[in-house]
Parts: sequence; C-alpha cells; structure tokens
Amino acid sequence: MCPKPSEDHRAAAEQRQGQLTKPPGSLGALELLAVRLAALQATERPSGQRAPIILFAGDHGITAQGVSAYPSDVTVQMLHNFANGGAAVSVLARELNVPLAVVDVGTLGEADIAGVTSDKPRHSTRDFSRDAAMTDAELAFAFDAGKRAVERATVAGADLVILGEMGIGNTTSAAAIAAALLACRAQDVVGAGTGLDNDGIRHKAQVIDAGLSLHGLDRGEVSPVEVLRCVGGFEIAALAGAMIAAAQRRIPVLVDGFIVTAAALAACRINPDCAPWLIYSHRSAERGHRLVLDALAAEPILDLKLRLGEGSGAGLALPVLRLACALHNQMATFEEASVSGPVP
Ligand SMILES: O=C(O)c1ccc[n+]([C@@H]2O[C@H](COP(=O)([O-])O)[C@@H](O)[C@H]2O)c1
Ligand SMILES: Cc1cc2nc[nH]c2cc1C
Repeated sequence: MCPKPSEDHRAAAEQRQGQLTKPPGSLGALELLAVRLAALQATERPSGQRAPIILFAGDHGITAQGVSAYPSDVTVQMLHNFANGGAAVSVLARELNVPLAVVDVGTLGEADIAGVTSDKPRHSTRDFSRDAAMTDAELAFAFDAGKRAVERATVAGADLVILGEMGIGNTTSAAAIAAALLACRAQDVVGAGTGLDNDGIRHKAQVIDAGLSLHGLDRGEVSPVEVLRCVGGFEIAALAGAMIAAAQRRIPVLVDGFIVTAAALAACRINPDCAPWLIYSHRSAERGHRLVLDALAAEPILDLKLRLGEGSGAGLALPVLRLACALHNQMATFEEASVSGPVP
C-alpha cells in the first residue's frame, strides 16, 4: 500500500492558484504541477529544492544478440565517468546543486569504483532470448536494492527523488517489458536506442518478439513480476522497487526517459497506488516512449528530443518544477497587489 496525496492540500493549492495575479490557467501546466506537488508533499508551499538523483546501472545478456550500437563495456566505463564528474548527469547535478548517487545493481564490473555503491545480485542479466534474465532471488535482490538506495538518498529528507539509469542494451529490455505489459508487438515500442539503423531496429524487434514468445509473455494477462524476471534488467527492477519505496514514504518521483518509464509501468502494475507519486519529466525521442506514456496517462513536462538517459531529462525538468513552485509560493494575490479581477 502507498499513502494517498492530500486532497485538502490540493484544494487549498487550487484555491491559491485562482487568487494569484494572472488570468486563471494562464501558467498552464506549471499551475497543475504546483498543485500536484502541494497535494503530494501535503503542504501549502511545495518545493523541488532537495531533489537527490539516484542512477541505477546494470548490464544485459541480451546484448549478445547485437541489439545495441555500443558494446557492454560502455556501462562500466560510464560508471567511472559519473564518478569523475564528466557525464551529462554529473554536470546537471552540479548545476542543480543536488547530490548524485550512482548504484551498480548488476554491471559486468568486477572491481569496486570509488563514488559508486555496489549492491548487485549478479554480474549482468542472462540473455533473455535463451533463458530468463534473472532468478526470483536475483529479482527480489535488485528490487530491494532500489528500496535501499531510496532510504540512503532521503535520510536527510527530500522534496522528491530523480531516478535515472545506465545500461547498454536496456532499451531492448524496456521495450520487451512494454510490449508484454501493453500486449502489443515489439515493433510498436522498439526504437533506435543508442543509435541503431532501420535494419538494426527490425532485428531488435525480432529478438524481443522471440524472447516474449519463449517466456510465454506474448499472450496478454501477464504477471508484471514475471515480466521483470524474464526480460527485465537489474537497474529496471531496482527502479521499480525505488518508485514503490518512494511512494510508500510520501516522496514524489521525477521519472526520466523511456527505460525509467518502462520501470514505472511495471511498478504501477505491481502496485497501482504508486501511480500518483510519479511525475514524468519528458517525452524521449525513443520511438516507443509515447505509447508507454499514453498507457500511463502521463503528460511529461518537456519534449526536447532527448534520448540520453542517466536521469538527464529529469534533471533538465527540475528547474521548471522548481520555478512552478516559486511562482505558486511567491506571487501576489489580486487582493495583496490591489489588482482588479475579471469583469463581472
Ligand atoms: O532515456 C531514454 O529515453 C533513452 C533512450 C535511448 C537510450 N538511452 C540510454 O542508452 C542506453 C541504452 O541504449 P541501447 O541502445 O544500448 O539499448 C542506456 O544507457 C540508456 O540510458 C536512454
Ligand atoms: C556514451 C554513452 C553514454 C550514455 N549514457 C546513458 N546511456 C549512454 C550510452 C552511451 C553509449
């Protein structure tokens, strides 16, 4: 069970929005965002100041089938880049003045990396075109690793958490999860990922359809836990666990791109009560993202043709969210500013 947003605070925030010196609705989605955050944070003054980023990384056995434009080595190489402050999300975290926690929940890396938390059930998932990606125990471990990361990142309090991921091959896993849960063909949700050409995308779709058929996940009415176990990734399972853990702690989540949204779809199927706590940062350029967002009735904040991952889209949406709060909290009312309301 997850708690429900505060309807009293939502009503108070809606009323305040109606009194601020602007025509009603003129700040569009920013008004809805501030009202929604007020309800989630159960406060009259919503905030996005304390917004730790948690980035989960894992490797994928399915890369053996030639489904990514990059080799699996890049996942661990990027962990070093995150730790050294040179990745896109590292720059955003510095500029936004938020902490970045990087958690290795299943990369191929053998050695510990300074600045990266290692909490992994196994090095890489299995190739889901041959075997289930993980065992029940490995799935449970990764799911709980997500929960542990939320606990660590929010001990000092958090207004929300930003969730991101890194894992070569994970758009294949995310598309497989989406196709299984939305009961559609892989071709409806598959995309270029890090940069496949059209032939590569067709091959990727065939690999996914064959995997779904092998695991009996192409027949609708599938268990979301079984979908995660058979075709998921450790970072995707950790993301789903983190979302449910955050919702249980009344902490809103800023959801990043295609992969984090696929994790959100799984989390919402596992525990529908977590849905109100998930805020979608952007519409990714990855082709399947629109369909998954629509299935979640999600209206993302930005649409900037991003397709990087790492939590970078969510980082870019954070200033909009912070400014929506500042406007809500600081604008004068018609009465305070002695401004006339609409013509009666
Ligand atoms: O966030 C997105 O929408 C997104 C779209 C395409 C690719 N990515 C990133 O690219 C990697 C996966 O791409 P691929 O082609 O290896 O499956 C992974 O590290 C993701 O963070 C991320
Ligand atoms: C370089 C690189 C950086 C990334 N960040 C997230 N996914 C990525 C994939 C690649 C290939």
